[in-house]
Amino acid sequence: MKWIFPRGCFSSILQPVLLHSNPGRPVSCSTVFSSHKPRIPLHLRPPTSRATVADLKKWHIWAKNLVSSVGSTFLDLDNGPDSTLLQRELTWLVQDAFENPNKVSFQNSNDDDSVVSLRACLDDLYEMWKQRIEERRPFQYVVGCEHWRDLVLSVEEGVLIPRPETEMIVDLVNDAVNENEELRNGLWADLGTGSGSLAIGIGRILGDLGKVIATDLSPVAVSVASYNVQRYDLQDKIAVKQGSWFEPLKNVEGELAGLVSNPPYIPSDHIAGLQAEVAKHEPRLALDGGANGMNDLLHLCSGAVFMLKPGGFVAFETNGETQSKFLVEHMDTETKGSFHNVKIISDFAGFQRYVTGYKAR
Ligand SMILES: C[S@@+](CC[C@H](N)C(=O)[O-])C[C@H]1O[C@@H](n2cnc3c(N)ncnc32)[C@H](O)[C@@H]1O
Repeated sequence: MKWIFPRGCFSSILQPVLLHSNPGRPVSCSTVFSSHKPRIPLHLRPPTSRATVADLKKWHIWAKNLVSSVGSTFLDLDNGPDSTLLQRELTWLVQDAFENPNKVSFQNSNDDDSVVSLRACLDDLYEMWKQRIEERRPFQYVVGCEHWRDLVLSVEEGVLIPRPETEMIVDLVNDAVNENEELRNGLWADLGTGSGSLAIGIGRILGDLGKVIATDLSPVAVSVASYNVQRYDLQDKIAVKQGSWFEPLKNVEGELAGLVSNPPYIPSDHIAGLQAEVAKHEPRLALDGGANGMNDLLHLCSGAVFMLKPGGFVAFETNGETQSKFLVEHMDTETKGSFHNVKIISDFAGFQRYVTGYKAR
C-alpha cells in the first residue's frame, strides 16, 4: 500500500520538549499487557467453511466487476489504489481464504458442483470485498496481515500497517551491530512498536545476549505486537510494554545499546488529505506528529541522550528531507554534542528518510 504524505511543509516554530513527558497526549503509566484479544489473520484461521465452485465463480465475477466499476477513481481522488492493485489484492484474498490455494483454480474448473474448503464463509468474502472497495478499508486490515521483510505480521484496526520504507531501519541496525559486538549483545528499545515489526526484525539479528524492549501507548498495538512476537517465538528476547515513550524504560536509563523509532510524524492538518485508507482507517495516534509533525521526533531524540549508554546507536524514521535536517540540527544544538557520527540516510526511493547517530563516549 502506498504511504502518501504531503511533504516538507512544517513551520520552524517548535514546541518545548520535556523528557519523560508525552507531547500533547493523555499519558498511560501502565506497563501491564493489554487485555485486547488480537484478531487471527485470515491465512492462519482453520478452514471451517465450504463453497461450490459455481458459487465461488459468481463471487469472483462480482468482485472483479466491483473493481472495474471503480477504475482509477481512487487514484484520481486522493492518490489511492488503482484497479491494477485492487485486482492483485483480490488474488491475494483468494490465496489467503482458500485452504489450498495452489491446488484450486476454480475460475477454470468445469466441475461447478465440486466443493472448496475456505477459511471464511462466502458471505464473509462478499462483506470483506465490499468493505475494501466501498469503505476503502485497507486490504491488510481485511485479511489481518502484512508482509514485511521476510515476516508476515498480524495487523488490525488500531495498529499501523508497517511500511516498506521502515524495513531499512533493520539494515541500519544490522550494519551497526556488525561493527560492534557490544551492541549486538546489548539492550535495545523500539519505541512506538505498532505491530512489533522493528522489534522483531532487530530481535532476530541480535546475539544470544541481546534483548529488545518494545513499547507502545496503544493497548491494541501492545496486544498485536505481543501476538507477533510469540508467533516468531521471540518472547524470551523481546518484552512488549505499554506506556508512553520512555515511561516503560525508567529502570534502564543509560543502559540501552540502541534505540529505534518510527514515531508519528505527519503534521496534524495534513492527515485529512491522506488517501482514505490511511486517513479513515489507520490510528491517528500512529500518524499525528503535532503541528509540524516533529513533536515526537524531538521528544524522542532529547530522551535518547539519557537512555543510551556511551557508544549507543540511535535511528529515527522521518517524513523526509526537511524533518531529517531539522532533527540533525536538534541533535547538534539542543543535545549539546551528545551525539556523534550523525547521518541522514536516504530510503530506496531517494527520500532523506532516516537519521542515525551514536551517543558520544
Ligand atoms: C508511525 S507508527 C509506527 C509503528 C511501527 N513502529 C511501524 O514502524 O510500523 C507510531 C507508533 O507510535 C505509537 N505511539 C504514539 N504515541 C505514543 C506514545 N506517547 N508513547 C508510545 N507510543 C506511542 C503509536 O501507537 C504507533 O504504534
